[in-house]
Amino acid sequence: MPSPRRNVEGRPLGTSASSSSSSPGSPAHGGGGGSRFEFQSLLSSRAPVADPTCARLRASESPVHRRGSFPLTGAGPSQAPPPPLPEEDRMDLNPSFLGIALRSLLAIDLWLSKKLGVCAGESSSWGSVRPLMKLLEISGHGIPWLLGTLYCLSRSDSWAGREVLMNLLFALLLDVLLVALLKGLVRRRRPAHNQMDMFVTLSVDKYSFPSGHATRAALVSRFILNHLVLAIPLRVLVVLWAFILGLSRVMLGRHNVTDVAFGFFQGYMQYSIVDYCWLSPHNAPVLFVLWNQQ
Ligand SMILES: CC(C)=CCC/C(C)=C/CC/C(C)=C/COP(=O)(O)O
Repeated sequence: MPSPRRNVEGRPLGTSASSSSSSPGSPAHGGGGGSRFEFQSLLSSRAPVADPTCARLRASESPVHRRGSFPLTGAGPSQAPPPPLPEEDRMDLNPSFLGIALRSLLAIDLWLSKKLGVCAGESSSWGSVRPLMKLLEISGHGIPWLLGTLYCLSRSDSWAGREVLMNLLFALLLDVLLVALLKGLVRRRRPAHNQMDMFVTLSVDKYSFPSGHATRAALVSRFILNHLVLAIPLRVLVVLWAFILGLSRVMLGRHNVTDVAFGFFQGYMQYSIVDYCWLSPHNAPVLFVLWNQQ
């Protein structure tokens, strides 16, 4: 039987406050004890379900959904135990510590990203630095890295060099694939203050989580530090490049801080995958022989 519509206190529409108290029972079944159930649903969520439809209706009438109302009248020891709320409503009523922490982190993230987005437009406070930031953006873009690696591969005349470059190519392709996959899954929009004027993008690049530039910066810099013999100042420069590239993503307004932070983490882990699956003439002879025939 369809449940009657109710006013904000949980009473069926068309009944007065006094008439509701005279008919005990489930509010979903037209009784006037709606407030009793609303209160009990907060205290007990593990009692057996009598009628899931009723439980859902009570949940939608609960104080969480009617903020500001928390009536306590009508509860008595002889009343039947209330049915449990659906899982999602219970989470609403008892927000977990993790939920609060995540929401706070998100709020801080948005606030900080907006504050740091000082080059988001020409008229922004650091708008004059924007061209420099966009140059940095190209230095971490996938296309120059992929083309550069292919070019070096074609020029390489040593097996050792070819092996390293082949793995760098594999790392870059894996990065493009994983970032696209995650962006498509998470679908977090870029910050509202971002101008979508990036150099060559894929369709998933309308999304911002994680930052592809940050993953590439972390991946490539870890790769270089592990496979190139460089003097200390150059090693420092590589790390600085990665860090500034990540920061520039937020300053340009392209990303929120968490997109970049996670991007760094993802890129770092991606290198571990590449290292674990390291391609060599021993485990992937076909690749190397094929390349040699080019
Ligand atoms: C092999 C293949 C499909 C390469 C595509 C390379 C390409 C167009 C990468 C996109 C690079 C890009 C614009 C990433 C976005 O970086 P965010 O830091 O803005 O996420």
